[in-house]
Amino acid sequence: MNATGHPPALAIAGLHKTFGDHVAVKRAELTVAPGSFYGLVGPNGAGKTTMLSMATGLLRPDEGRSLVFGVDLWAEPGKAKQLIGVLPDGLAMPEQLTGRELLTFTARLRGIDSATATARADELLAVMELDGDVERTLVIDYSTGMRKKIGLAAAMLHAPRLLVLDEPFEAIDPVSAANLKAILRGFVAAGGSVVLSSHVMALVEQLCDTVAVIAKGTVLAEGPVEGVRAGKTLEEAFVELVGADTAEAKGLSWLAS
Ligand SMILES: Nc1ncnc2c1ncn2[C@@H]1O[C@H](COP(=O)(O)OP(=O)(O)OP(=O)(O)O)[C@@H](O)[C@H]1O
Repeated sequence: MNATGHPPALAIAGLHKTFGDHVAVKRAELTVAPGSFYGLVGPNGAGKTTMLSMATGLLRPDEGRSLVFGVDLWAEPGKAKQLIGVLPDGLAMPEQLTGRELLTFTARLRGIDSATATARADELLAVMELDGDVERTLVIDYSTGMRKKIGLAAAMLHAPRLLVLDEPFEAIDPVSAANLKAILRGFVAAGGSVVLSSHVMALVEQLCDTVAVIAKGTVLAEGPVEGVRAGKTLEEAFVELVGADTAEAKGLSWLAS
């Protein structure tokens, strides 16, 4: 609970996952305040997808809990999943449907009545620029960016209070990205909460109020972006925290010789 008595939008409590003898996420603790725009950053293989998958019910944790507005997701998945919209990494979708059919199908699964589903699908397709001529295109023929956008539309269809988005801006063109940023900002301004993972520090700096840095499955820092940056750019702070050798330091001496 926070000072106003509201539970966090998402509380990750001791989530832990090993693959064989490799610890992918190590007893992670994260708290996403309601109404916050939260960025999860970390190098390749840091454990971001594993963490978000466990937090949203896609991957069973070895240990720990994920609480969505106080509801234990693994104990009460039906109740918790009403509250969240998820854009997973590498989302598998019914390929032989158009975008509209995919949204209608998702709406049926979610128990949304057909008038509401049609109205929301119209709006979402327009906002994601997947309407007009594109409406005849099957998902199998979508580009990577278009797939992200229809996945996001499907995640928003049931009007969730929390969106958990794994790399939502990957492969999205700048115009669509600007559109998407505006949608997500609007969602947060209206009281929604967003958690997104990204490799793009400038994007996280621009959009998010709170950030967590993870590397090798361990949470290295969490807090307001200003605090984690500590007077530096987020990229500088990130490189310092993660302790990465720069490409320059490592050299590739044979390359230019
Ligand atoms: N199904 C799996 N089986 C075995 N190892 C896995 C599996 N999924 C993830 N891993 C390992 O767990 C670690 C964390 O992977 P994860 O995909 O969560 O990282 P990430 O931070 O999302 O990376 P990226 O930014 O590259 O997408 C990696 O070392 C990865 O190889």
